[in-house]
Amino acid sequence: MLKFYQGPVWCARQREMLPLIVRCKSAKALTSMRSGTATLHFSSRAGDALGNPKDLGKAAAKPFRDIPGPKSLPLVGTLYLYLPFIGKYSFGRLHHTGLKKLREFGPIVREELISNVNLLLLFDPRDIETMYATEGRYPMRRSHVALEKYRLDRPEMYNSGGLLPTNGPEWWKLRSPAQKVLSRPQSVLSRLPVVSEVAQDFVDLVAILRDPVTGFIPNFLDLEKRLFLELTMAATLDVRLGCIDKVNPHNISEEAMSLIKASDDSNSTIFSTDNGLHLWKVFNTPTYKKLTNGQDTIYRIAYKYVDAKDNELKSRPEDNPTTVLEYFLLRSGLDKKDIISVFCDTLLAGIDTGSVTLSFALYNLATNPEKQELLAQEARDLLSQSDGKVTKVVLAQARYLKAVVKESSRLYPISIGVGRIAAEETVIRGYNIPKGTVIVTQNQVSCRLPEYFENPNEFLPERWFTKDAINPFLVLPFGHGPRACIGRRMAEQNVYAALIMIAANYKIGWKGGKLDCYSTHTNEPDSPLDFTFTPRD
Ligand code: HEM
Repeated sequence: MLKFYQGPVWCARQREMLPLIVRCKSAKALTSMRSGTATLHFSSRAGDALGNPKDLGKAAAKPFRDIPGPKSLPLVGTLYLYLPFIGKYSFGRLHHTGLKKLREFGPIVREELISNVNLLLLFDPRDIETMYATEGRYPMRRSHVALEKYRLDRPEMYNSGGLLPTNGPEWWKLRSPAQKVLSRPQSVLSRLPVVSEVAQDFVDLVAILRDPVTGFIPNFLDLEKRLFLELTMAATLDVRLGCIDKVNPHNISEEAMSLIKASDDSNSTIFSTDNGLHLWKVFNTPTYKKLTNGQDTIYRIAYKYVDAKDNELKSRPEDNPTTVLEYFLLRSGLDKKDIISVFCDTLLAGIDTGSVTLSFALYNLATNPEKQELLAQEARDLLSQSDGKVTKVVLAQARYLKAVVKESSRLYPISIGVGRIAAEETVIRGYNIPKGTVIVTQNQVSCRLPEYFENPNEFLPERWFTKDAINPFLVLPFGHGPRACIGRRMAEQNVYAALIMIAANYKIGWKGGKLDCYSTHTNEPDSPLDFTFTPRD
């Protein structure tokens, strides 16, 4: 999958065409930017006017404080701008907020969110590339800080804070062996037969749950969460949990229910514990308790299945691993505590992300019926040659399917962008960026700008087949570089399998209004999923 990320291969034409967003202070430019349709007038000459950031030495670069941004007040910083009803910005709509800031201040924005806590927002893919180029061997992210405390307080269960919150060499100690297993094609592909089985069960369940007249399924997002829990457990912990049970379609096991709740509870605490006052460091706040309860459940269940497999392997005469879990236990070199910690993160990271990605892909297909037909045709052709199963060959040939998912991730990514902490003092776009600055890329905003995509708000999977090069630092749903999503291979396999099966079996309809994202720990649909499913045969 690294093919999308092979670095910046600019041709001269691209350099001319790609905008360099500068001089936003001019009223004229602002007006055209506000219109939202006007092309921003940038050229390599405009770039010269600012100076190529990469050519500037640190000495010649402008100070950090000169970066434009919203006015910060003593103590409260810019938080006053996010007040409900009266504030012009919103934490719940980071993409709209980001677009407003781009229009007001230009492609690089400094924001003092609270006194002395500086955020740097980057919109231009070339600046995002510069950020990645300077992230170093151990890219740092500041997230899941309460989760880190939970784990460090329990040395009998965990060796470290785990993959999500840990930074520095300690993160790499865990990441390096874990990614050898999780990005290994054979180990992930070894689970494809069971993933295909789950996807088949899901389309059978849709047949049972859909209203026979309207085709509507209420609470579809909950059903998707059941699907992705089942997929994640089957793909990582070698267990079919029974979340997609055709015999008992409305009920799921107590264990499955508690896992979904635990993942929801844990994830719902991340945003508020990462931001704002860290009272949870001192008091057992209700939010921290919620995280603790969720994590206790996830740990207990991950432990149970890792331990069971460990015992099974001990009694097996041969030691040739075939599944992801077996590779972890027999080949990764990680001890059991670390393996359990990786699977706990997997349960935290694999359910909502998959459900949301599938939701928006289905929405885009339902609202673009001609594109849906193209996918259905590809899906039916390929599955007819594989006895209805999703196989390695099917996925290798499913070109339109991949373009659909990629295009859907452009329009509705899982998050606004990625966060990094500047590992060293650096220069971005002609400004000195101090070490330790928190940088948040704004890919979601840039991915809808006409400067980078023709008809940016249209769902056009075909754009990924044209020769027109698209800057590889724009669409990054899994991040980029050494700290990118470790579960990407597995996540894509799960989403592709589910989507190809649904597209082959159902005509997907949409009876809701326009769907947008709401920003929480991930982006999520901002209204109920009003899909209808009509059998194709
Ligand atoms: C469509 C589904 C998914 C999307 C869009 C997604 C996206 C992401 C993104 C954007 C990051 C941050 C990358 C960065 O900072 O550069 C990330 C990190 C991570 N993801 Fe995923 N993810 C998905 C599914 C999964 C799955 C299925 C797993 C588990 C197998 C997983 C495990 C993780 C972990 C453990 C990290 C932290 C990695 C680290 O910090 O070293 N993700 N993911």
